[in-house]
Amino acid sequence: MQLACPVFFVGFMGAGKTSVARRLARTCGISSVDMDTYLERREGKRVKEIFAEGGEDAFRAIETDVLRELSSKEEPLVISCGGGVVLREENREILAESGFVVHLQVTVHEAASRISDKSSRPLFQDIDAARKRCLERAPLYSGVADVEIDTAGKSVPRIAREVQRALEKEGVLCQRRK
Ligand SMILES: Nc1ncnc2c1ncn2[C@@H]1O[C@H](COP(=O)(O)OP(=O)(O)OP(=O)(O)O)[C@@H](O)[C@H]1O
Ligand SMILES: O=C(O)C1=C[C@@H](O)[C@@H](O)[C@H](O)C1
Ligand SMILES: [Mg+2]
Repeated sequence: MQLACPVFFVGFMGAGKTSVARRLARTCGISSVDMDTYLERREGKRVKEIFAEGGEDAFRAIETDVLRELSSKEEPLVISCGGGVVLREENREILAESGFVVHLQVTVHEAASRISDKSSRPLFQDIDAARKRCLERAPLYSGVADVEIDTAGKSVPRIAREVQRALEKEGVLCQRRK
């Protein structure tokens, strides 16, 4: 299959962006890239090291640069974004202008139960702070979303199928021309 434009997955940490994007891409025979992984390879540092050395501002600047780079690739990609990509207005404009945005919705409670390695996520250390952060971001995720999918109690393959149907319906995902 092929994409008409890049597809971005957004949502809070633990929503399943990386897992669902990977699953969707594999089933449809298209390429996917995870922003956090790409960024870590490009910088030669882990996300938590970038936060520790330069703070959140340094990380956000690199994140915007990576978003620009990935959204303008010639072959459209499925891109799982970092959880905080919607914080900068500049990023929200890139998302809205260059692709189709899927918001995976999750409660903090469910996200916390999914994430075993919280040490790699500097902004998911404390559950009360995470809940506040999640509430603050909710309108930003919804504001950029072309489609929103509630992930509560659903498996990764099931969510990927729902996304696939939505992309086909919107004409974003179609059969490759021979
Ligand atoms: N629908 C789901 N049901 C159960 N477990 C899930 C589901 N989606 C993801 N997970 C698990 O939750 C953990 C976090 O998932 P994932 O890394 O895909 O989330 P993410 O949205 O990319 O988070 P981050 O913003 O921190 O990168 C993984 O261990 C994954 O296997
Ligand atoms: O929600 C966030 O702000 C973040 C989510 C992760 O994907 C990473 O991009 C980083 O840990 C920041
Ligand atoms: Mg991820």
